[in-house]
Amino acid sequence: MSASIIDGKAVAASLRARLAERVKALPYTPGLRVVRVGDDPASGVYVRNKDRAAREAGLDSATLQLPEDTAEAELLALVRQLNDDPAVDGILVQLPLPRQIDAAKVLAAIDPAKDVDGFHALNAGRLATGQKGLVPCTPKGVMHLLAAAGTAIAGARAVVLGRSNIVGKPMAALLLAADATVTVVHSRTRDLASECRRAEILVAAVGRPEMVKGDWIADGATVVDVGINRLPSGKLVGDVDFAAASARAAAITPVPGGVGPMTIACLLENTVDAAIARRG
Ligand SMILES: Nc1nc(=O)c2c([nH]1)NC[C@@H]1CN(c3ccc(C(=O)N[C@@H](CCC(=O)O)C(=O)O)cc3)C=[N+]21
Ligand SMILES: [Mg+2]
Repeated sequence: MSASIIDGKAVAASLRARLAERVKALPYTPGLRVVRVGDDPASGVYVRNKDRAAREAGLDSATLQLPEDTAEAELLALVRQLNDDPAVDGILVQLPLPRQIDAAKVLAAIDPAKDVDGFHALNAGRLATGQKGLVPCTPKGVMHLLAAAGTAIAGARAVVLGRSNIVGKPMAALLLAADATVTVVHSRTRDLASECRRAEILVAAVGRPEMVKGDWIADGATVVDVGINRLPSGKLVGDVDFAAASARAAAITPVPGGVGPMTIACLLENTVDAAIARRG
């Protein structure tokens, strides 16, 4: 078998086009502020792509760049200022943050109504308990991709590889809410390969280049690769050995052009949703 490729770039473009229509119909312009402290390379491409996408969707978007040696108190003061600014609907503080700043403290300071990353404990708790709230962009984007691929979720065996607060845990919660039978596996799991081989839906989110081998994939599985890893050669690869996995999967996301563009589209979606929730 040769898998069909789930085109995240195309699905994201159509989501952004729908958002642009929703924004056009609003009597105000939703505002997004991204705060970046220092210049971690993982967030560079993201910031550039996001700014362009946000403007194209008609949002008022800006990136606030702070120096690497910014004190925690300064960042907290900026977050409070954005919380209090009525023109700002969405606040995203880029992770990772430099060592002198406690990221948990910063995330806790963001107004949950403006928390477009969905990383605040209140939004995480809402997701875990089935209440409405802002949902983390990457797992939300994965759900859009599964829908676009026509993958049946209810009753399916889903395996999430990775247990981070930003992808693995919310991904498991969303799949569970959609009635999948969810298993979360991680670095301490015994026999990762056979756990993954049971998956009808496999979501890989560990950040280890090509760790998932072809023979970890069940015939006919849908494989979603969240990893975006840059090799020393400069080449971008996912967490999955794409060529080998494609020979067994029914459908698979590529890297680049898979989950990444969806993360950005869902950030815009969350910003519009947050604006409407706040302003009507
Ligand atoms: N608070 C916070 N929220 C985040 O969501 C967040 C963050 N911090 N810090 C950095 C990571 C990274 N991230 C990416 C999102 C999209 C692409 C993306 O669109 N990638 C494209 C292009 C990749 C390329 O060409 O380099 C693709 O996969 O096709 C990349 C990276 C969000 N992050
Ligand atoms: Mg992990």
